[in-house]
Amino acid sequence: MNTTADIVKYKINELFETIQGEGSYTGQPSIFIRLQGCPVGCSWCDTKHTWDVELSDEVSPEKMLAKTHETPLWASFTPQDILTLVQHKGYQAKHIVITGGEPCMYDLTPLCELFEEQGYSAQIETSGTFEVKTTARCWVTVSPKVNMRGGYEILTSAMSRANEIKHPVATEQHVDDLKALLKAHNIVDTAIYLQPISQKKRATELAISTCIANNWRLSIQVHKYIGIE
Ligand SMILES: C[S@@+](CC[C@H](N)C(=O)[O-])C[C@H]1O[C@@H](n2cnc3c(N)ncnc32)[C@H](O)[C@@H]1O
Ligand SMILES: Nc1nc2[nH]cc(C(=O)O)c2c(=O)[nH]1
Ligand code: SF4
Ligand SMILES: [Mg+2]
Repeated sequence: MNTTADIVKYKINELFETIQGEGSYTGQPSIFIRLQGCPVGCSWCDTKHTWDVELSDEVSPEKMLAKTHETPLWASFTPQDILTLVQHKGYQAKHIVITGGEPCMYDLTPLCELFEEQGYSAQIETSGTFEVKTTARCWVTVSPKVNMRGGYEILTSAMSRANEIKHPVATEQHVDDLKALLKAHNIVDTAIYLQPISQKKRATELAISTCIANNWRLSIQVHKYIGIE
C-alpha cells in the first residue's frame, strides 16, 4: 500500500552536509535539503538559482548531486529517496535543514515525519509567506519578507508557528518593518535574530546596535566567513 511518504515528490536543487551557519542552531552539523522554486523575489537573495522551476531543468539525481556550481537544475525525490541517499552518502549529521527556494510551497510533513522517525531533528527556513505544513516537533525559522517584488504577504499562521524569527537587515526601514510585523502579528516571546544582508559593513553595524538596543540576537551567516557551503 502506498503511504503519503511514497507519493510526495520534492524538487531538490542541492543536498549537502555542512554546519548550520544561521540562527539559534548555528554550529550544528546539518544536512541541507534545498528545494527548487520561490516566487517572493528578494532583490538581495543568496539563492536566485532556485527561483524558477523549469520542467526542462529536471535532471537525474546523479546529475543534480554532481553539480559543481549553483545552477537551476533540480531532481525529483520522495522522502524515502532522500533518506536512502543520506544514508548512502554516509552523512553523520542528525539534523536536517529544509530550505530553498521557498520550502513551504510544499507540504513538508511527510519528509520531516520520516526523518524524525529515524532519530533526526528537522528545521525549516521559510519566508513566512506560505502556510507552514510540518510536524509539531519541527523547528521553524521564519525570515519574514516585507514588500518584495512578488507581492506576497506575511501570514499570521507562519509568524505564530515560528520558533525563531530571523530578520535580514541593511537599513533602518528593515528594522521598522520588523517592529511593525511583531506588533501586527502580536509576537511577544519568540527569539528575534537580526541577520546583516550580504555581510555588508553598515548592515552589520546596524544589526549590532539594534540587537543591543532591543535585546535581540545577532546572526551573521558564519558559513560565509569561514568559506564553507
Ligand atoms: C535563501 S533563504 C531560503 C529560505 C526561505 N525562502 C527564506 O527566505 O527564509 C535562507 C535564509 O537566507 C537569508 N538570506 C538570503 N539572502 C541573504 C543575504 N544576501 N544576506 C543575508 N541573508 C540572506 C534569508 O533571509 C533566509 O533566512
Ligand atoms: N552553512 C549554511 N547555513 C545556512 N543556514 C541557512 C542557509 C540557507 O541557505 O537557507 C544556509 C546555507 O546555505 N549554508
Ligand atoms: S524568500 Fe528566500 S529564497 Fe525567496 S527570494 Fe527571498 S530570500 Fe530568496
Ligand atoms: Mg544560504
